Amino acid sequence: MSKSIAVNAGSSTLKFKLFDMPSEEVVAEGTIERIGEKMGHAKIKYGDGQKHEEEQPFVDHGAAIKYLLDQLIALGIVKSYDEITAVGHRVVAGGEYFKDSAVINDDVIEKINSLAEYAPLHDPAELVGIKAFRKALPNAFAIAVFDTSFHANMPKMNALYSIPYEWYEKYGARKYGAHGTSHRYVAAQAAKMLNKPLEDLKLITLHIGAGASITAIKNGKSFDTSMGFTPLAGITMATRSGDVDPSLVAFVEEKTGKTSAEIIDDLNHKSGLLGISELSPDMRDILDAADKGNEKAQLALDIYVNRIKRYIGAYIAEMDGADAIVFTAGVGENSAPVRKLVTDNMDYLGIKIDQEKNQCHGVQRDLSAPDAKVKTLLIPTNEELMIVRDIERLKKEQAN
Ligand SMILES: Nc1ncnc2c1ncn2[C@@H]1O[C@H](COP(=O)(O)OP(=O)(O)O)[C@@H](O)[C@H]1O
Ligand SMILES: CC(=O)OP(=O)(O)O
Ligand SMILES: [Mg+2]
Repeated sequence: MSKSIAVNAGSSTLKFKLFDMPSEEVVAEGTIERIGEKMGHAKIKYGDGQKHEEEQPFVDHGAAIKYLLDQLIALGIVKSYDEITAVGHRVVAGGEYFKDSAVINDDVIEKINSLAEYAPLHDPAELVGIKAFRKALPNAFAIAVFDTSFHANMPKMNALYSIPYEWYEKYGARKYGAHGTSHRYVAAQAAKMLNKPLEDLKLITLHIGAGASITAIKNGKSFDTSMGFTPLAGITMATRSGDVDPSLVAFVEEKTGKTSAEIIDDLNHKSGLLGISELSPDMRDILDAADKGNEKAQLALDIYVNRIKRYIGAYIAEMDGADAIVFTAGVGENSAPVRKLVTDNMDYLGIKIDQEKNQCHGVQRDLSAPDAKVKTLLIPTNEELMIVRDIERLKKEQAN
């Protein structure tokens, strides 16, 4: 038996799962949250029900990675790094280059480095993880699994913007999307739950966490997705604006004297739920405050829900219908109130949930009302499992 680790760096989190392979049994897992904020939080589960929890600041992803590597030994999860024979890293942007997961070598690292502009909040942090693990585990089989791969062959009709064609040809200006590993996983699970071949289904997968994206999946393939050239586009997120008129950048530049790079940074870090509510990026805080009558929190919630509804409507129209919508990621998995608000008044489109079944979190469940024409499913995502499965696949491909 050997161990494989999946390392998943998000915009403000670092998640990992250590698997015994090939059994796919999880032997340790953890999350480091609020990286870059004043106080961070680390939670690791391991052994038979042991838990390690700690509050401390993590200045950046480098600090979080170091902490993870140290804790693997300190908590006795492994006696030596040699026990971990394979590592899979989540990388958000693979550009036009990486249409599938890749075995990491110097050339791949160089390519990921050159793609940093395509996911400025993610790729640089993920490279830090790749390099740190390479140093600590020099003999491990290491791969990169790209969020964008699932969307790489999206129909051109949806991947291209209505902009001068040569921007696409010369510079690769197109929609790349993100969260593909998650959309791919929940789509496969949805097919199992519905007991139908994935190839026969039209699905709308709602990955709503701190970063959030919605994908239209037709015949098992990404047909359209809400994130764009970078993960800034689409629906309202914790701190990201989602879709805005690009003219705003020049307008705000003129008004404030900020550079376009600073404004894009504001759209990434100071917008979304945080920007509108002027309170918090965290949906739990927004729901609490809205409940207590805070008007800006209520407005942030209304805008958030509205944008999700807008994309559901658009994707039902684009695919000529849908068999199911799927809720996943931090908000989608844990917030019954948000799931209710999103699906309220959608009977016209055939979407209707059973309010009692909806009272749950973090479990796989069909939430549909008996007379719903479009099923509503709750499916906790598992990007890490997809990552270690790709390790096995690439190992076999390399051996052949
Ligand atoms: N019970 C809950 N109700 C509402 N939102 C929640 C709940 N639990 C977690 N969240 C939200 O989930 C988000 C984190 O989701 P996650 O998918 O882990 O994010 P990411 O991978 O983008 O860092 C947080 O911003 C938090 O607001
Ligand atoms: C692409 C993206 O937004 O990722 P995350 O949700 O992990 O920040
Ligand atoms: Mg995530």
